[in-house]
Amino acid sequence: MHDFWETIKHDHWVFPYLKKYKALLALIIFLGFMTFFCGGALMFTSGYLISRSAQKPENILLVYAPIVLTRAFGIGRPSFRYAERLTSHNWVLRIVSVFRKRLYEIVESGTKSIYARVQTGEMFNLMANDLFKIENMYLRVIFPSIIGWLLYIVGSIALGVFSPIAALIVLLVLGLNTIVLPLITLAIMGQRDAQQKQVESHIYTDLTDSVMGLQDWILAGRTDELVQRQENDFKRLGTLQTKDDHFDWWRNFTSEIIIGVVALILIIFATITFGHSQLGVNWIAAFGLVLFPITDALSSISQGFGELPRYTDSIKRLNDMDQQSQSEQNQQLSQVEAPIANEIKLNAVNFAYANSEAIFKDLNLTIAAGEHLAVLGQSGAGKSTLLKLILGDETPTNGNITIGGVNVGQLQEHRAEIVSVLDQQPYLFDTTVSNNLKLGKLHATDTELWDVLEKVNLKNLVAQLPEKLDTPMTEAGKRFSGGEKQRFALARILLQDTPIVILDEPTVGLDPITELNVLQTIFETLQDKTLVWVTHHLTGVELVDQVIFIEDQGISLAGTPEDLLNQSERFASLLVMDHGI
Ligand SMILES: Nc1ncnc2c1ncn2[C@@H]1O[C@H](COP(=O)(O)OP(=O)(O)OP(=O)(O)O)[C@@H](O)[C@H]1O
Repeated sequence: MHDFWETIKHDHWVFPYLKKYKALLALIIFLGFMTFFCGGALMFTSGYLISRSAQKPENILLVYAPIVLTRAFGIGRPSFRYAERLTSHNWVLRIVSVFRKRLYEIVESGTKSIYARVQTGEMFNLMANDLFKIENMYLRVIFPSIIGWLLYIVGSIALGVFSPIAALIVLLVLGLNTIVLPLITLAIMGQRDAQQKQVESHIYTDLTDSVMGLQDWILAGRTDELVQRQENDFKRLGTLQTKDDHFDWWRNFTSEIIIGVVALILIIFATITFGHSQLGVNWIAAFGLVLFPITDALSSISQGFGELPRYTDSIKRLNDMDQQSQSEQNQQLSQVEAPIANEIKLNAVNFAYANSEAIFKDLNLTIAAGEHLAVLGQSGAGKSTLLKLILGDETPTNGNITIGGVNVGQLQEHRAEIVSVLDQQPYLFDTTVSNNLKLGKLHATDTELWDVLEKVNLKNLVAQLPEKLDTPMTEAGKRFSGGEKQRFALARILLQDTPIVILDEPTVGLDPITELNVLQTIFETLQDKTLVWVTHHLTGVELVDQVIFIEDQGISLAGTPEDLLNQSERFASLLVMDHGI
């Protein structure tokens, strides 16, 4: 519970949007309240109507008003429900779309600590999950709870008009359902959730270790033991989930008993208050039935509270990430006025990760404006480190790196205008094609979008989609192939229009023909940009102006592809090997 309040207190992701869209929020609560109010009122008037119609009717007009009211509430309930669903989803989608944009900006700003831990694509995936949970938190917990509490208070006050004592008793008994049960649920589920996470994390670690060392297990003839270990872990998880299910069952059972008790109280109250007159008895059925349609609203409070611990983690993660990003940005010392991004220069750069051997010693490299450079080297040689240094994610231990004569550290505020990155896992959001592209340029027109799509050879594909630019992409762009995803990411980069583009093995995992096609498109469309392309092999290397090999803490080989082919046996043999000839 304490954890939950701490997270909410320090939340600067979700909370500001509660304020920003407060009118819409009030409308959602009102519509939700009216849905259940109409449900209760429908049962109330129909209870009265049925009971009254069973008596000898002197005049049809005596039941006319309840007939009209029954119809009105009957129509009102689904109408309010529909309006409430539309409004609440609209609200949630609005804030989630702002979150997505903000996340994209954080990742694009290249926060060092984030890149150090996870890859961009993985992080987007993680965040997509978190955003989904936040979306659910509002739709499944916050809105239903507020509506449930409102009904609880307004219902008790309405009863208080007839009998303050009955109202007080109902208030106390229903309080068990709306306050005590949710708090107990939160406390228990908070603990269970922590235990579950522990077991899950143990399972992941164990499973990864087992898979990595699978061969050893088989050679040692201990496969049964391996399977047994996994089974035990899953059994523990299963036991915890069964406990959750039991708790849910008991909680729902208790909640229904409480509702039953309140219904009884209402019937007793109505009998005492109205039972003595012939007309008054009709109110007994009305009071007896009024409670049932609102039971859902009341019991969803504790259900929602049970899910809260899961959502709290997501909010915490988003806030943590934003804070890291902010503090890293604040650490940038002086900022330059406008980016003058041209030549990239590394002057006598030395670099080593903490407590590790040097990756670069006295590295000098100049990448002229508009030059296309391929960076090759064995795994672990330092290619990615070189990119991190150019991007300003890592700082040289000695020497300096400048872009257009300005130290990269000072350019960070304008980084998104100077450098864009096309990496191995471009991320496509679960929104339309158009919105995905506009992440590169927020106010791009449709003509601009079609223009870049044509450049990256996606125009025909998008033109054939059911809603063209407005066709939704599933989360992470699952409906598109690897090559198409890279082309979409490239289109985004074309819209972003930065003078420097970093290509971090963008074609890894593609088949050789698609790889060459994608590379050709990349180099054609980014012709006038400065390109720094890290690659593991030589497919497409003839497309660049310069090639360097990173080796032994520096550059071991450099030159144009033609020169290297003629002068370096090693390069020539690598090229032959790579092309399979
Ligand atoms: N954050 C880090 N902290 C400590 N060491 C690191 C870190 N990142 C990379 N290294 C180490 O620095 C060396 C160079 O890594 P780098 O990722 O730059 O190599 P690479 O040439 O890009 O390799 P690959 O082709 O396999 O991606 C490796 O030995 C790696 O283990």
